[in-house]
Amino acid sequence: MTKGPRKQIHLGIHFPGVNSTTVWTDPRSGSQIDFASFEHLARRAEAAKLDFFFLAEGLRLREHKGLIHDLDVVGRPDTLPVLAALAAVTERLGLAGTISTTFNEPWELARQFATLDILSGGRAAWNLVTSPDAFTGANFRRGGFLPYAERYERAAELVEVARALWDSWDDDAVVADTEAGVFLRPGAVHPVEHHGRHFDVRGEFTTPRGPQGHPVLFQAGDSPEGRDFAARTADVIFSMHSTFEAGQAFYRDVATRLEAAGRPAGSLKILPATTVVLGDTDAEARERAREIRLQQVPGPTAIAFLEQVWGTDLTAYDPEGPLPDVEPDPQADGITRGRVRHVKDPRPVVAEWRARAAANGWSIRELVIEVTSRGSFVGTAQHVADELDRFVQADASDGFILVPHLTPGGLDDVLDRVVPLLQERGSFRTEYAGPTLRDHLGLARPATTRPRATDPERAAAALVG
Ligand SMILES: Cc1cc2nc3c(=O)[nH]c(=O)nc-3n(C[C@H](O)[C@H](O)[C@H](O)COP(=O)(O)O)c2cc1C
Repeated sequence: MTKGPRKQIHLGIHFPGVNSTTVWTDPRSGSQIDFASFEHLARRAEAAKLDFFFLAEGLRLREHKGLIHDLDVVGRPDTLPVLAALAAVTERLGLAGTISTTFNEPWELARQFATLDILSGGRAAWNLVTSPDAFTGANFRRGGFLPYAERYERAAELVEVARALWDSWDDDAVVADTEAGVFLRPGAVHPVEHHGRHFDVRGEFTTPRGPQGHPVLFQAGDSPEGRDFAARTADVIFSMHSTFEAGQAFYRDVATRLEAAGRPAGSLKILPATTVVLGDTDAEARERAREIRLQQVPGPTAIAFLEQVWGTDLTAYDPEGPLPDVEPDPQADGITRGRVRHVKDPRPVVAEWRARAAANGWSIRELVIEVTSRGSFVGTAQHVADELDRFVQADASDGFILVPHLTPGGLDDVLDRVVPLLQERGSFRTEYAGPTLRDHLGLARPATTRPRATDPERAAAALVG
């Protein structure tokens, strides 16, 4: 039997602006907001032929016990201007921005992403997050207006309207015929009319269809509703399932949902976030990884993390000592604000942690280091390349979003030493196949959802709504 071509790995790079992975205290750490930092990471990623650069989003400073939780606040410049600026200093790298579907309007977002797609020559991606919490909403004119249960309803309607707007210009709308004195082909710009539960939009879009037709759509949100939304809507899932077994299970789950949504296998890529720590030997890499985790989780951070789960003040406990003997408060709400609480009932979690800490002799800090570790690849460059490839070939993912712990140079060694090994084994591109992010990801350019209108009457009949 002849073997098919190797499955190709997709790699994005995460600028670590909104998470507690970043070790800003390290002397090698640079600015989280200077353009030079963004540019460094983007240029290095493009030189290594990565698929895309990725920005997360945080719309309100997180609070813990009523104070700004500065471990989660390491610089949050606005996403779209940063990506637009990066479009000018890169040529092929995809530019992916996380923007909430809860606090924005479809017309504005559709225009901003179409503009980024045009400016960048077809490299824009939008990571759809719902983040509906009222605490964040208080920063907006409709603070807290969206019940949790409606987050994906609004998201779906917002994307529906955005797509109608992107499709409202025929691809060949601009003819710029100087002899005939015609700029726009008559009937090629279609009015959009949408009346839904969340939006009323009526008018003509101002922006031509971008090179990708629609920007690539990412989704991040792990509930069954979130997964179904991704299966119906997205091109890429930013996943939180980064271990081998969890990755395979998630992959299978999404494949079933994708089929149920009537979409072909392979049309939705799954990319978990991961960190990589290299060493000249596996032992050296493990030692470095341990040092990094100790930097990421100092004692007060370990206590603050436990407090988020226990729901009570635990400052009396020694982070280097055993786990608190008090019981967690399952009703407690609001000790931490601005962060999605994935743990709904803390009691079983606490019981499991106690058992693990007792079995391993872990202190509070050691336990927190363990339970907050994301999927991580630690070892020699060869070992890490083998592992990344193993995950992808075995459908534990379609690739990874790499998260550095240092800004901006924390992944330079991975790009220099691991990517060439993936290229050698034929699992990662040595050149970009085309100019757009859809080309990098092997995704089709969506056709417009309307028949090509040749006369204004037909165009008027093709209103969306
Ligand atoms: C891997 C991952 C990354 C996320 N990144 C962000 C982010 O950058 N900004 C944000 O506001 N929400 C982010 N979210 C939150 C989700 O958008 C969503 O609001 C949350 O997970 C609740 O939806 P769910 O119930 O479907 O999980 C992320 C979620 C996941 C799973």
